[in-house]
Amino acid sequence: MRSIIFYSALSSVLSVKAQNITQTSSISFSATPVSTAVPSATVPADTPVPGQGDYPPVQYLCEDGSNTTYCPGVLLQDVQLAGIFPDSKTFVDKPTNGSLNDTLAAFNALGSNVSVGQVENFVNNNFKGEGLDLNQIPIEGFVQSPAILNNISDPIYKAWTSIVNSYWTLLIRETNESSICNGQCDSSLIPLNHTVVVPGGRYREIYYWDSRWIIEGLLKSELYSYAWNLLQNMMDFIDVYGYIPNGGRKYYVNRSQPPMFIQMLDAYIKVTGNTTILERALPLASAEMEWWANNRTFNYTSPYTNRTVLVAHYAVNNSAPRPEGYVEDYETVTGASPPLNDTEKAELYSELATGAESGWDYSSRWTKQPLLNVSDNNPALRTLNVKAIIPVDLLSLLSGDHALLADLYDLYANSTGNMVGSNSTSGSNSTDIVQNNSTGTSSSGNSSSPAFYHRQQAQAFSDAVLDLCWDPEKSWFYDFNTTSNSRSSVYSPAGAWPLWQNITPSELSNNETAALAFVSGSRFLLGKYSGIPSVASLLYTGLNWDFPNSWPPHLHTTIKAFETLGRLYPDASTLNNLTIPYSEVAQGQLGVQEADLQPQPASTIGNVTLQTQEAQGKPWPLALSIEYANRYLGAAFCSWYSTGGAIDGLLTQLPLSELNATGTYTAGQSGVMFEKFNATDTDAAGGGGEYTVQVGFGWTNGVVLWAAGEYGQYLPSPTCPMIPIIEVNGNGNSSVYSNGTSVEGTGSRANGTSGNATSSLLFAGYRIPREEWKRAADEH
Ligand SMILES: OC[C@H]1O[C@H](O[C@H]2O[C@H](CO)[C@@H](O)[C@H](O)[C@H]2O)[C@H](O)[C@@H](O)[C@@H]1O
Repeated sequence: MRSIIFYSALSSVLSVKAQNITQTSSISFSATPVSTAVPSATVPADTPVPGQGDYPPVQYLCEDGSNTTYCPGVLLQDVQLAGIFPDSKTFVDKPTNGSLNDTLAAFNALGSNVSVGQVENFVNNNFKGEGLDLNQIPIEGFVQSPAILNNISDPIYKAWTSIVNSYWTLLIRETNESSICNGQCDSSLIPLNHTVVVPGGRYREIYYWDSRWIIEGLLKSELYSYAWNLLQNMMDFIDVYGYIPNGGRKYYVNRSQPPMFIQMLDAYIKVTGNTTILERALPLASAEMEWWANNRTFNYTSPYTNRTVLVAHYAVNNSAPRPEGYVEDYETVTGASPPLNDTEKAELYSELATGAESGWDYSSRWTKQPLLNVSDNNPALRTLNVKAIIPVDLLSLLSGDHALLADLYDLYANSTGNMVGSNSTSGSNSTDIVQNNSTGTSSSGNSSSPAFYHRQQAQAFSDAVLDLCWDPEKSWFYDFNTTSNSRSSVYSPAGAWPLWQNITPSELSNNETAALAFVSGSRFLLGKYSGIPSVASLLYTGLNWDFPNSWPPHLHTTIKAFETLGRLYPDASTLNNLTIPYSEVAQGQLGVQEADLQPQPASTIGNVTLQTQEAQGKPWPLALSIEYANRYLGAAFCSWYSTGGAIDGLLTQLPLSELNATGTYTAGQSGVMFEKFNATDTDAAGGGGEYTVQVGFGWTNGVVLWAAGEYGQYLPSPTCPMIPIIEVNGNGNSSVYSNGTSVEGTGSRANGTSGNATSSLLFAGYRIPREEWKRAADEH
């Protein structure tokens, strides 16, 4: 069952708002200093670079003969395997100093059997700093006090959200033409015509699915022109490539990411009411869907119903290391024992790139044996099986995309009197012609109309989700594994995406008990872990998209699923206990026995209550949304505060001793926004995977603004498990502790009585350092 979306009334109200960007104020701008990595050998300079003579085949993205510096080949491999940068992405983001020909000539002059020292000099002499091909630029039309702030009751959250609102200034970029010598130097950057908003850290360029949550935040910040620009960039991508690449670098053009363009377009139009974008967007959105249809979908016979259903998977044609993860992929593939033959190597490289296309790089969802070694990703990665998985989130998204696109075609027809003409069943090209429809009415009943076609596609994917992915006994949605011809048992927040996209099994639509069974795992996790409960999975593998990492997109999509249940059950009951024990979770839903769950270290809970007062007495879908929003904002806030954040007149920066105690603070920081969090520790960032945790961060900020905007009226003051919250008192010059968790030896902070800001007594319970925690978890 799918809810119909009515745009017209909304658009007339909101078109006024969209224009209303006059209440703006300027914001001071000084570009964040760019620190670029200097090559530094970790072995004696005369050590030969490993792997020479064993190079991967030329990839199709480089087939035009452009033996560029970022394409897999001799130069790239020799530089990457020289090991002169700790992060493989650094080198491929460096523009050259001179022309490509000069750079290649300098490299060729090194001759054969190059040494690490030679490579170090070559890079030093021929390349600029990574990311210099983009410029940070001042924000225009900044809105100091967007309306969402009025929704937030708690003064600390309100002031902090206002700070997060200003962080867009750190993430706005445009192409730096001079650093790429107006196209004469070599650079992996895909120059774009419009400003971009980047995730941050090593992610210096635009990212496809990240932009979904960045736009959500930009809209809450009333920065409509930046949302418009992101959409224009996405459309330019489709124009040029026929699809949207993983990110804005040429080394990403062999793959896409979860298809979010139509979702972003829809969000933009719902908020701004500006439908003028549709004229360009509709044919391009159709083209994108066509690309997925032609390249990533197939028919599959369901073992459950014997019906043939339309399904999709991630699948990347690639037989070389990912340029931005070269060392990691090379080691994964060449370190296999027994050694892989060329066909097996190519297949594993393809699997690695495919994992990156999924956005979940990497996860137990995609591996045959996820638990081989939690401190070394490679053994599990060698069992990657991504292409054989039909991901429940991808199917749901494609269904939702087609459904929204059909609605957008109707909206366009109604708003202009035009009908975008017959598209397309699979195989047609994307250049739809705008035809006049004299009635200006919905085209959905017309079987040759695009809206009709897209509704059919939406239904087909939705049918597949319900057939292959829905498990009525476990009351959750799972990936489908074509290798075993059965549903996967890995519980993950991807299973909430069908409800997010309004795909509702009949069991859930008129039976509140069944709906409660669906959220039973969510309720249990809310009580079990102190951090954000929409954790990537329950398997602790050391991979980036597994326990204990909780990612901002999943907080948003899980709450959206709760909101769908709220619409299905407008009179939902209130529950005395929102959290439940494992024994009350729908049998088998979590895919692991209680004893196999990772523990919640008591030391990282403090005495923070796991349920808020504010959620009590509310219908359960709303109560769950409040709890999840509260956990998310708590984690984003506490990790920001524990890395040096302060709020003028409200919140004092923690003393240095305390900042150092959290283990995430780097000298000089003044509060950072992490890309991911730790489900067991509200103060901490996530970890694991192939790169160190990044800060910035586009989707984190977007989801903060969204969650604060939607649920801010229900949020209690923040409490951070292992750190005090030091508020500036009425005099403005001394501090009191309030709201904080009580720390042994005080017991006074919870009621706001004064304490000593620097007393070490207050900080008796330092967190267990992550490494120790890992060991404890291993032993468990
Ligand atoms: O370099 C490793 C991988 O980095 C990216 O993936 C991660 O960051 C992205 C940007 O925030 C995010 O979209 C993705 O979900 C993360 O796993 C990149 O997208 C990968 O292609 C790349 O190999």
